[in-house]
Amino acid sequence: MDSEAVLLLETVNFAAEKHRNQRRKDADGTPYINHPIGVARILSHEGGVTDIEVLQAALLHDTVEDTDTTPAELEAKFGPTVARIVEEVTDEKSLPKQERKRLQVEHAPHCSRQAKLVKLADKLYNLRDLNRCTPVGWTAERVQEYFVWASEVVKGLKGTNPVLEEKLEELFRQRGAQF
Ligand SMILES: Nc1nc2c(ncn2[C@@H]2O[C@H](COP(=O)(O)OP(=O)(O)O)[C@@H](OP(=O)(O)OP(=O)(O)O)[C@H]2O)c(=O)[nH]1
Ligand SMILES: [Mn+2]
Repeated sequence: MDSEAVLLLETVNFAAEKHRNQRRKDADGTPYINHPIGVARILSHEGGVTDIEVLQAALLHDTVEDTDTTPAELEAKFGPTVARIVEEVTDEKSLPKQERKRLQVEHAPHCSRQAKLVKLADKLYNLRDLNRCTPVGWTAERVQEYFVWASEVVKGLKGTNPVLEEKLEELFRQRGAQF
């Protein structure tokens, strides 16, 4: 087996251990790890991305934001590039939610190309998930607001991956949320 396959298995295993007690917000309580795996899979299968560090960062992208994982831990285990991409896509959870959302719109255009790829796939997965089922406790208005906000973030990520951007644009069109 080639070394990149070994590295991806090491990475997905690390993410699965970190997210092991977390569930998605859907009524079924889908295991959270389905999300990072799906984000990495969108990048490889749909986006044609073969950059191993981007695929690793996709698998790890919510570990710092949502688990006890530190950037130093990621750097020691997976190297500085993967750790940096994950840091770029990590929200400061101590900030009020509205501020976090505003900062994503503001920061998106200044992210590295590698971080932009992860952000595009993360948004594409989450929007498809919203079309599949509404998270517990969310109103239709909150779902629509998420689409509008995501379209503002994605606007700042343009020129990165035409396939993923076109798929996102189509979802925004369906919701009347395109900019
Ligand atoms: N659509 C959907 N999202 C779910 C579900 N379960 C958990 N999530 C996560 O919820 C986040 C979006 O919900 P919000 O209320 O806007 O954000 P918050 O969790 O940070 O407060 C996403 O975080 P994120 O991946 O960090 O991305 P981002 O939205 O912060 O960019 C998404 O992954 C689910 O069942 N459906
Ligand atoms: Mn995510």
